[in-house]
Amino acid sequence: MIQVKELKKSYPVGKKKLEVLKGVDLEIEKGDMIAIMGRSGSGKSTLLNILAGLDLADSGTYRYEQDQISDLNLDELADFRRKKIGFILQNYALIDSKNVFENVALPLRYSKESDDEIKEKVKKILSSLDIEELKEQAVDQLSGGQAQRVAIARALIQSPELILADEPTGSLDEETEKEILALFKDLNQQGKTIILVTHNPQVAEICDQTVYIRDGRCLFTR
Ligand SMILES: Nc1ncnc2c1ncn2[C@@H]1O[C@H](COP(=O)(O)OP(=O)(O)OP(=O)(O)O)[C@@H](O)[C@H]1O
Repeated sequence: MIQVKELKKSYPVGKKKLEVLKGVDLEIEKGDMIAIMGRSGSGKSTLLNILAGLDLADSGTYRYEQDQISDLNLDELADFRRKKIGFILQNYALIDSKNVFENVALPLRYSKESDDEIKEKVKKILSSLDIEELKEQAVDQLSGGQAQRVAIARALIQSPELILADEPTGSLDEETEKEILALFKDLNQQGKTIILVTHNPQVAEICDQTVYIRDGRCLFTR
């Protein structure tokens, strides 16, 4: 499903270049559940952002099924993101001025779906995540676990094939972490491909495979 070859990415730091990814090779099959681990600053979020089509590598190739993502222009890249990817950002990234319903509905508003369709889809996804009763609630009044469910609902609302999550349980207590991980496992069993960035070995344990980033390259372990 995903084939990454010799991917390189650096950032300018003053007059120098910070080489973060130095030739990443990665293959991910449809239906996999993968953890990405590595030290702080090793490039986990950088890689996840490239896989999500939010950022472009400097060189190397990224193929998603038949599409060469590394060759897309910005419009095509936005289209790829909208159609294929559900992205769950660090610390939920919900919009405080909107309630739960509107946060989840947001991607559908961008796609100009009708009010009736939006209502039906949001209702369905909120109820599948057990948070339908929160739909009118302000998002800054949610617990961490509730906020994460809302972020997951928003990522799922357009039925993406691939779900990417950056530290999805980073700020949750142990019990809530278990619930959210069970949710990801469920989604995986329904056929979604899932890639999680994590520092937590327990999160990696429920994944099929762990990818370590070390010295700008990927190492695989089962
Ligand atoms: N936009 C940017 N401009 C300059 N440097 C950046 C930028 N984004 C990331 N970096 C640097 O690139 C390196 C890799 O960052 P990245 O966020 O990918 O690491 P990470 O493994 O996800 O770290 P953490 O576990 O701490 O979240 C870091 O040294 C970071 O400071």
